[in-house]
Amino acid sequence: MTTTRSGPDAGPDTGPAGPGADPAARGRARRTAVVVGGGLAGVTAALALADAGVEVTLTEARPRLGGLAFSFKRGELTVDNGQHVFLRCCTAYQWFLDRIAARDLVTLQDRLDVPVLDADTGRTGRIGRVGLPVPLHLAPSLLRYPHLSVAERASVGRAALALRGLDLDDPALDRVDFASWLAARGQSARTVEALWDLVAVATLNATSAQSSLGLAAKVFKTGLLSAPGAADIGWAAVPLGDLHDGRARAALDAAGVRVLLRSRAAALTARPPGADDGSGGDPARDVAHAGWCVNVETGPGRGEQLNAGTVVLAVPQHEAHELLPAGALEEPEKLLRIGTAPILNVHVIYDRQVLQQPFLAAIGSPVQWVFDRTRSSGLTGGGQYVALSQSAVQDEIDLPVAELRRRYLPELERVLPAARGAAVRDFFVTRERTATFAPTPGVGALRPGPATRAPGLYLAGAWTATGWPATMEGAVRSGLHASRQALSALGLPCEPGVLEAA
Ligand SMILES: Cc1cc2nc3c(=O)[nH]c(=O)nc-3n(C[C@H](O)[C@H](O)[C@H](O)COP(=O)(O)OP(=O)(O)OC[C@H]3O[C@@H](n4cnc5c(N)ncnc54)[C@H](O)[C@@H]3O)c2cc1C
Repeated sequence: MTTTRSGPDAGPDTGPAGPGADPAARGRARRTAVVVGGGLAGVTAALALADAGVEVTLTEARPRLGGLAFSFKRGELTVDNGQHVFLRCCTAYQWFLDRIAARDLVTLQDRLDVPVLDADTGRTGRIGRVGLPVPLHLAPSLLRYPHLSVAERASVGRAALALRGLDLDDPALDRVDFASWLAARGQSARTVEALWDLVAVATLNATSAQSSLGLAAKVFKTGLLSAPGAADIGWAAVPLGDLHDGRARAALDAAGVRVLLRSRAAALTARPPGADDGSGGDPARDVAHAGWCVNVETGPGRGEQLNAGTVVLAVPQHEAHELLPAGALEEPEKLLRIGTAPILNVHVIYDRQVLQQPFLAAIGSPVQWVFDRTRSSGLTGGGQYVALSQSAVQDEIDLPVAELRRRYLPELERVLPAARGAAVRDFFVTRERTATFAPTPGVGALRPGPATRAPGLYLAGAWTATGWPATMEGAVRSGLHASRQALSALGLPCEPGVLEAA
């Protein structure tokens, strides 16, 4: 791909897709791609396109890859912006881990096992599976679950079977909220708190009342009711940045992808073969057979112009709306109606071990999920580093650190009795105000697919129509979907493994 510079170093525009380019050169131009955004969606799309022989440039605004799943240094510690987990049913994300040669950096449970502590009673129950076919694999754990009465456990079983019968392709599921559906199936407030929301809040970043039935059904059907091992939990054994930045960068380099960091795409314009004829016609028709020009800000007063036949916009929905040329989507304003939801992580370094297992979930407390981050963060000198992952915390995301400290340290002492006599060496929080798209009823009708009306222009990102909530799995799938469409339009084959993962 030919790139041109603008700003102080400006040189002549020699892009092969430009006016006057001969047809052969234009054909080659269609095999060049710019991917905007270096989150999991963008990295995936870049790798899949490069693997098929396309010459790819990936441009990322920040100084690192990984998007919303990243790490940073705090003294000797390497801190994740937020605890991330995946499930065994996340096949596309695991394809991604293999593709970036990072499988050795994650841990995946042999069998689902989630300790669930009730902070009010001090009792711990477990959600786990046994070696029986679906749905019996969960039955023993449900029968023994101490946080529900016998009648509530039976009602959960009935609701789970009803959930299993839902058709995920039915658009009506998107218009209903999950809590109403649960209530209509006799689920008490206690079953919602102790079971349904325990899973929904962590996976959807929303309570059942805030979630569309469609996305909730996707999570429960795929994770708990599709295959016995589907919900086995995996997590990075190292900082997230080692995977999504370090290994991803190495894979992109090896695939020949040109990676531009600190390079924000500021504008995207079509390069019609006949150039500007001033006809002012239908924009979607005007961009037919065009190449694309992406203007990238590479520093103060500096820029670069990237020309390519294919562009994948793998940026959040609001940024995509800003960059999309007129006519590329029928109703671009829908993107602005896709809401966002926050996730807060509370990080506490104790002078001793307070959590005996890799993680636990809590009910009867504002504490949601607690993870041991000691080894993966590089903490030395004894002590333990725990991170609380607090999802759907719209009312807490902007609270001052001192307030969060007053709220969470006593709660941690309730949840982790060993913390009662322990000294707190460090306490800090990480806030992601737009961690995920909000999975509210109706959101399914707002999420666009990977193709746009403009030839050669595709969308990717966890917020696009993957059928999944905002997850690493959804992000990777979106990158695979976008690259598959792009390759098909270019007449290039897509690697079979990639198709299966998508
Ligand atoms: C705290 C937290 C916890 C989470 N927990 C989980 C979990 O446990 N499991 C799970 O599966 N998922 C989890 N998620 C969600 C998951 O991280 C995201 O769904 C996924 O990473 C989104 O990837 P993406 O590529 O779609 O988007 P992003 O990660 O948002 O990537 C978009 C990229 O585009 C870049 N960009 C934006 N504008 C421009 C521009 N103009 N030019 C160039 N680049 C631009 C951004 O800098 C960013 O790097 C969590 C998210 C957060 C924040």
